[in-house]
Amino acid sequence: MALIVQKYGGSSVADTESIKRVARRIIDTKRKGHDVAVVVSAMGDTTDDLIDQALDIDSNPPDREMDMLMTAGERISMSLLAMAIHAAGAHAQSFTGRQAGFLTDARYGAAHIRAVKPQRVKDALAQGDVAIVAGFQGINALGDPTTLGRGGSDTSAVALAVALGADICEIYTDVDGIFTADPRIVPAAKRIPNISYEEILEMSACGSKVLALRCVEYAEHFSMPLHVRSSFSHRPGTLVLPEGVDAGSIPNVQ
Ligand SMILES: Nc1ncnc2c1ncn2[C@@H]1O[C@H](COP(=O)(O)OP(=O)(O)O)[C@@H](O)[C@H]1O
Ligand SMILES: N[C@@H](CC(=O)OP(=O)(O)O)C(=O)O
Repeated sequence: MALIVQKYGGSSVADTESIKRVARRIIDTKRKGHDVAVVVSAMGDTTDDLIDQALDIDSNPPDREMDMLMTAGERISMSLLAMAIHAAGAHAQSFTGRQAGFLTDARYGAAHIRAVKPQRVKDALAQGDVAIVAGFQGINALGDPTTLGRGGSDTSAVALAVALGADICEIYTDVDGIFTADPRIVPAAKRIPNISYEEILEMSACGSKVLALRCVEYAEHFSMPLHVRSSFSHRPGTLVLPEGVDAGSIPNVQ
């Protein structure tokens, strides 16, 4: 039995049908005998829509209020996902960044994670429940919500996986892994079955938008294996493993 952290991006939870599909996938992983903690992003374009609404009201909104607003997106998806798991006959508890113990510095909109103390998440897992955590958010020393910068849920997932001592951090998106180029723009792009942390960082430096930079740096620093894959298929995706770790030792690849 392994401890698996699964991160579902906005494209995987874009509407309620997608949330039900993701719930079934989480339950399937649990039924294979694994403990599952989930990090979820806001549904579809929710974060962009919230920003548009804010700018419609105030062209220069206070940073604190922007983060208060933007953290709401993940709160919607996490609770709907917990309900979908409940409706499918299993147990889940959702947690905000604060409840999951994500402590950050004070930089609203671009906060850095200082520590993760996920006691509530551990307690939920010990009860046999799925723990669902709002990505992209934490709290500063004042107790106010902060966000980690766009795409920050990838970093939340890796940080949670490290804090829990997970065996693998699976990043679910809408394509079958990391490709040689954006497969939506370059149809001939090929999936890369295995890639190093350094190679992803090089791809990002060349402008490729695959994973949040900080997520890859964090994963490399703490030797956390990543599996980037699609939530729309069951095909293996792209494995990113620390040196010396055998792909055969990674759970839930098939
Ligand atoms: N090299 C690449 N490999 C895979 N996907 C890429 C690559 N470069 C850009 N992408 C794009 O990244 C998208 C997934 O990122 P994003 O939309 O942020 O997903 P999510 O909602 O899961 O966070 C894919 O649909 C793909 O178009
Ligand atoms: N919802 C946030 C955080 C995030 O990481 O989203 P996604 O995983 O969909 O890129 C954003 O849009 O930036």
